[in-house]
Amino acid sequence: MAGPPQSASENTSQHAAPAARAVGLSKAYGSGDTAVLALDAVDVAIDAGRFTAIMGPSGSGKSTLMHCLAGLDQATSGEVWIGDTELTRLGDRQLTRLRRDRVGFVFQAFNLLPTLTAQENITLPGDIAGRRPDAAWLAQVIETLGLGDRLGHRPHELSGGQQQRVAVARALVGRPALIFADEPTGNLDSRSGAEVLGFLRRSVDELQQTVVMVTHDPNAASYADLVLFLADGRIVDRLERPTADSVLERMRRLDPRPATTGAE
Ligand SMILES: Nc1ncnc2c1ncn2[C@@H]1O[C@H](COP(=O)(O)OP(=O)(O)OP(=O)(O)O)[C@@H](O)[C@H]1O
Repeated sequence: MAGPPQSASENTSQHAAPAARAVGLSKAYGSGDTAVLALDAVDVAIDAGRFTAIMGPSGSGKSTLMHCLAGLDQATSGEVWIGDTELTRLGDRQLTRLRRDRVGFVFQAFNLLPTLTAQENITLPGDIAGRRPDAAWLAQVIETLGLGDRLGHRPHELSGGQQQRVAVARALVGRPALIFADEPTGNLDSRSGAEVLGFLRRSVDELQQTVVMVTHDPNAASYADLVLFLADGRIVDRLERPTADSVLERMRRLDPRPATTGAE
């Protein structure tokens, strides 16, 4: 997979209030002798208008961190904030509403509905919530993601990369405070993966979105402005303006097993 263009990591708007943050966030699974501490007193702030990648060895807590930040999983202790809302104080219904209104998700599996067209998939969350999309914003998202000539196609008529671009558009269209992407290129060949990463990058640079992406792929992480490295449930390192090589080198320090560049 080709790396990002040189200008991709120029976004350094670090002074805005964080889009999300965790304070002393711990998450334990199970109890007693079999308890696993997946997150161990994590403090982290996700800067608004930036692209943050989360990396770390298998089992280091990446998915757990993302799920807790997104309100999909409950903290055992500590605080999680999205903007100025503290998630651990919310009841189930408030949490569901907050996720619907303020968070967008992109998963490894594209999770598109097969019987709906690309356009219908993009506007589905708003339709369910009874909200009309902002027409100008919808047009801008479609244009940014290069989907203008694919809107009438059903998922099986689209390539994997195009399907994932539809999923990114669906995440963007409600203008969420932040988008969480969990291995968004895991099911794509390297060219389509690069394309989707380029569009996630554009959504930050051109649409001022905030993106948090979990990935194993140093090349994918190089599209981000910042990489956070997890090990044993703690943030142990961070890298600004990453390159695939600098990410790989940090990964090797954390996990001596051979890592791949995602180009294979
Ligand atoms: N539902 C669960 N029940 C019990 N243990 C869990 C559960 N989910 C995660 N864990 C444990 O918590 C730790 C962190 O898991 P997590 O999935 O967050 O790691 P990860 O870095 O995302 O891993 P991978 O890269 O393999 O997806 C691991 O030890 C895992 O086995």
